[in-house]
Amino acid sequence: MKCTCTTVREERTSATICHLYYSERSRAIVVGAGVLRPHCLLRPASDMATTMEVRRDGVAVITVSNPPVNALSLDVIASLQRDYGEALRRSDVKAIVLTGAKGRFSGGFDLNAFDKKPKNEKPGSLSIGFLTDIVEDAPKPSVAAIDGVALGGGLELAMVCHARVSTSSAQLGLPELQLGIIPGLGGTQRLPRLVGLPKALEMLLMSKPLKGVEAHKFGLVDAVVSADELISTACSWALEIVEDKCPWFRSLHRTDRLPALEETKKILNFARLQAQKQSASLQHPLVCIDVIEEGIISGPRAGLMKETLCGKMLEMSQISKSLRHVFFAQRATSKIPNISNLGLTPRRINKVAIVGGGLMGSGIATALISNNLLVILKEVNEQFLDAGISRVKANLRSLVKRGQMTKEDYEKKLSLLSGVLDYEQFREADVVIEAVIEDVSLKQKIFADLEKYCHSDCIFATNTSTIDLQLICQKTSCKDRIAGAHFFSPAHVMPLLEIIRTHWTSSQVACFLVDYGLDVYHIDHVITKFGMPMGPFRLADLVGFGVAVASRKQYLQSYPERCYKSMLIEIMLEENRTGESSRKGFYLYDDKRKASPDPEIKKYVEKSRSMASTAQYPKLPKLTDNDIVEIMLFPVVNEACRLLDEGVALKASDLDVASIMGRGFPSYRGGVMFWADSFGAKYIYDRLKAWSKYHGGIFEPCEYLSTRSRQGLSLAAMADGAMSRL
Ligand SMILES: C/C=C/C(=O)SCCNC(=O)CCNC(=O)[C@H](O)C(C)(C)COP(=O)(O)OP(=O)(O)OC[C@H]1O[C@@H](n2cnc3c(N)ncnc32)[C@H](O)[C@@H]1OP(=O)(O)O
Repeated sequence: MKCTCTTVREERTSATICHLYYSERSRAIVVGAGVLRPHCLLRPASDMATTMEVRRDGVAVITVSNPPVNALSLDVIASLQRDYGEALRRSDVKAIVLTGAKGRFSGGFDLNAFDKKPKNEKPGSLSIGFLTDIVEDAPKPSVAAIDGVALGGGLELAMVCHARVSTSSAQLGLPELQLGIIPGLGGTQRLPRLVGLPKALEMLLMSKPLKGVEAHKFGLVDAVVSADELISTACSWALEIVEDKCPWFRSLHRTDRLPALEETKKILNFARLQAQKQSASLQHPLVCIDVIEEGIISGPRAGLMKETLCGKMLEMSQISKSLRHVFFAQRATSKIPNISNLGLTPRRINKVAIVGGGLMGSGIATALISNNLLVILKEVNEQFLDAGISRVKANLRSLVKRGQMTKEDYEKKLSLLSGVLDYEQFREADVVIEAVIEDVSLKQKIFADLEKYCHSDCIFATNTSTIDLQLICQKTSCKDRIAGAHFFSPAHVMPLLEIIRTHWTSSQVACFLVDYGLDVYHIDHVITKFGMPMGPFRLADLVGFGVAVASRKQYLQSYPERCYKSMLIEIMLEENRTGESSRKGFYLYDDKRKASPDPEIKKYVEKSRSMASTAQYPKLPKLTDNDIVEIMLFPVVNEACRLLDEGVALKASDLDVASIMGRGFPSYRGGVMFWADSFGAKYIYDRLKAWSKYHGGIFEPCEYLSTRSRQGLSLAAMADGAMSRL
């Protein structure tokens, strides 16, 4: 099973400690060690090319071979051009079948190769000069034989062919927009001509691939066969085209699936609105729509040229660089020295026990049963247990409502859950996840109990966001089996992640800003405009003030010198405002959980300000929106630097992934450290230093940041001799 987002936080006591792996594809958790990836090793150049075999029936089978996903590297493309040249020249070749080695057609253009493209390349030489003028307009037909993935440039190659045969499980799509670019090998022109404009827009704008059967239904593939029959069917199809028994379609010249001009404009304008609604700060989806429009209005060759020119510009954009960084950073999370390179096999997990059926526990239970794991949910009394199970049911219903689960599956998944009031059934558990409130002594007692009831190699995990793991382990003798696993709320929606302390830092700075006169709702607005899914106050409502206060208490105990002691949340708690669960927090919530600002907030803010005695400090200068973002997020960068410095986090890119998947940092900014490096260590250091002069330790730059600033190094560059303590 391939996994993503894995790291174990805090004090690890043994190299044998488990890792919790979260598989993006199946959304399941696996406990064990990493996945050995032999393809990471250097391989001979011949592996990264194409091979050609001319069969007796006159079909040349060209196979792309560049493990692991047959990406189209510059070498592969050059080799493909050579093989095509030969196949078209040879008199014994009647037709061509294009396929990928080891059951994968192609995962698209090599994402490492964007910066390596020759600078003086003539615009359109690959897309128009080779693929259109030589392959598509060739006197010999080509048929694509697709298994596994045909994504991005892979599918574009297949669409240049005159027919496509695929397996039912093959995935066909153009996910380029997810990477801040648009298809560059004719995808914007050929996809609408094959599947129709609305479906093409959906596939492009949502980066949504089709499975073989659906692709057949929409006309993207011509036949679906088993993997065993793939090459033979494609060869027969190619020969039938030669013999005029099957049509010889050139995708670029088809118009039968394109709507009339007026209808086209309507569809495209609607798509523009949708794209802006989805993310107003992203331009490349709009560029993609413009390029499609150009092809329909001015003809496909004009469309191809516009695609090439716009594509080149987008490839160089900061947004695309950030998103490509995130792609590799996500994959790098599962590469953990001394774990993932040992060749160990992840342990299979069948049954998971959860202690605590509150918001987190019930969310975790939902995530697990949704992925077919048996779950035992423990609570302290019938009333709490019923409430926990009701929450799981509500979570499942919301998945059904969003179309992520069928109604039939609802009952099936629910049957995997059993509620208990004691530890008897915990003997059968492979993993136990403790998800009670942030109370050290309670957690210590639970782990001491768990040790008595569970089998000796059961893995224990604590869902804590703030408490030192060493403390939690203190009363057990099974320290080497306890891992920290901080789920983010709602746990059945958010992927599992490593803890980042920065999570609450931003809220502290937000309270600091409020005490200094800024408006709660303006801060949330600015942070949302920056690209976060919600601002710190809306988030505090969602998580609940109880958690906020408990977390803050831990921080104050552990790091008093770098905490800001605002009383704002405590003051609100005194009046029973607890956040979204009580429908009253910083916002008011209606029946549909829609948040609206509450004018009464002023009262609490004024009280907090008077208790903070902010008057004794110099006034903050008038802050622009940019200032607010920096004053909120640079302390987060500072904390992230500490995590690297202390070896708590393995590498800067892990923090990027954590910030994106755990806190919703906008992926098009590349994650917190990648974003920080766009300013440079010196700028961040200087800003923090200036604020710390008046406002103390919460802004004091850490040693790591200070050194990098002096030495002119990036924050992500690994220092010589740097070692993680994980
Ligand atoms: C003009 C044309 C533009 C384009 O074509 S842009 C590219 C468009 N293509 C994509 O966006 C597809 C990107 N890749 C994926 O979505 C997934 O990958 C796959 C579905 C293809 C396979 O998924 P899974 O089986 O889970 O493997 P994995 O861990 O994601 O990848 C295995 C290794 O393959 C590398 N890799 C994947 N795709 C590419 C690529 N397009 N260019 C370069 N490398 C790629 C990864 O990084 C990783 O490598 P490591 O094992 O070292 O971590």
